[in-house]
Amino acid sequence: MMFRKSVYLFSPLMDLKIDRSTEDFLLRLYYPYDGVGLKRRPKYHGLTKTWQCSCTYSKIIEQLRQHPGGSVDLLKDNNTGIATITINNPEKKNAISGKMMVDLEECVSELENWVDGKGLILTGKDKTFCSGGDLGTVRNILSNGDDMCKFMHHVTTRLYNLPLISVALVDGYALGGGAELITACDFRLITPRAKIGFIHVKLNIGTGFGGTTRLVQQIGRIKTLQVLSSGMVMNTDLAKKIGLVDEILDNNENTLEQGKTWLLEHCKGSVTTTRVIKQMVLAGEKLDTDASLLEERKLFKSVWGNKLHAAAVSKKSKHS
Ligand SMILES: CC[C@@H](C(=O)O)C(=O)SCCNC(=O)CCNC(=O)[C@H](O)C(C)(C)COP(=O)(O)OP(=O)(O)OC[C@H]1O[C@@H](n2cnc3c(N)ncnc32)[C@H](O)[C@@H]1OP(=O)(O)O
Repeated sequence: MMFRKSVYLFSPLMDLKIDRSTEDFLLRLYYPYDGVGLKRRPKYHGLTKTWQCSCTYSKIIEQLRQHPGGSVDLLKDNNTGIATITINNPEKKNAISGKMMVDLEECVSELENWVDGKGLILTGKDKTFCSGGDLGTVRNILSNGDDMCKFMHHVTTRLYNLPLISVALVDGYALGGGAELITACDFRLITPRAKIGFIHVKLNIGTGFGGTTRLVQQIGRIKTLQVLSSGMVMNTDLAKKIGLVDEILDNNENTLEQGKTWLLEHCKGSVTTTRVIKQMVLAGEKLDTDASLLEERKLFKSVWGNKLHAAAVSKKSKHS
């Protein structure tokens, strides 16, 4: 089965003339691993700047689907522009099975094409976030963890690169691969009882879902070494102290509502404006200066003088 993905690399309706090196950069932003079978260079389509990449994952998908259990569920609210992804395997403390890894990829694919979205909450069912890879799945793929690793690197990179402001909402445990998933979001909110542990060292492995690469960027080299080499399970104070989390919620109740309120506070702009801001930040983080400034200018052009901008300026000028 060919996976066809259409990913908005740029804001729609822009007259883009980019050179191949920038195209390579931006392509790598979304499909960082040539090795995962990018069959051919993306075909470039007209006005909406949608890039069609065909990535063949059939073998990996079929392998992972052999390990059932649980689900990863997506709910999109077109009124608020906020989507929720719920890791749903409560009987196993939301451990993520092979099938759930495929579910997660399908959620990310759908969100890549959700043009009415501006925010995302990643959370777990029934007062726990995720206890990591399902140990049943892990036991069955000990002979070939590389395909899972490659797949989850790809999925979590695309999750991180979504043109949405994303929040990991952690209640209860986020352990192992579950702790890695929270690094694939822009922000991390936790409840007072949350516990976060990159406990891979206790299984004599390192991270497998891309967590180290993002953790070094988020908390720095030395703190990452401390967290990974000790396998410490952090309570809220320690997680906040090392800079891993952005907010500790007031209590352990109605965490999803608290999370949505926080997220709406942090993406006050329109859908278009919020998406442009996230894409500008991604470009600033991933591209060299020239390419990033080029991307920033093109994104700026895509909103300057639009209806929302004109209305806001006119409102301001009436008051001045
Ligand atoms: C790349 C990393 C990735 C990988 O290698 O693929 C990993 O993340 S490996 C997994 C790393 N995670 C763990 O080792 C955590 C294991 N779980 C625990 O330590 C504890 O369950 C807990 C999360 C601290 C919760 O403890 P507690 O509240 O005491 O509940 P139980 O231990 O009784 O668990 C309830 C129930 O859930 C099952 N469970 C929990 N975690 C997993 C898991 N990761 N995989 C499969 N099953 C899991 C546990 O076995 C219990 O089931 P029953 O015994 O049938 O009731």
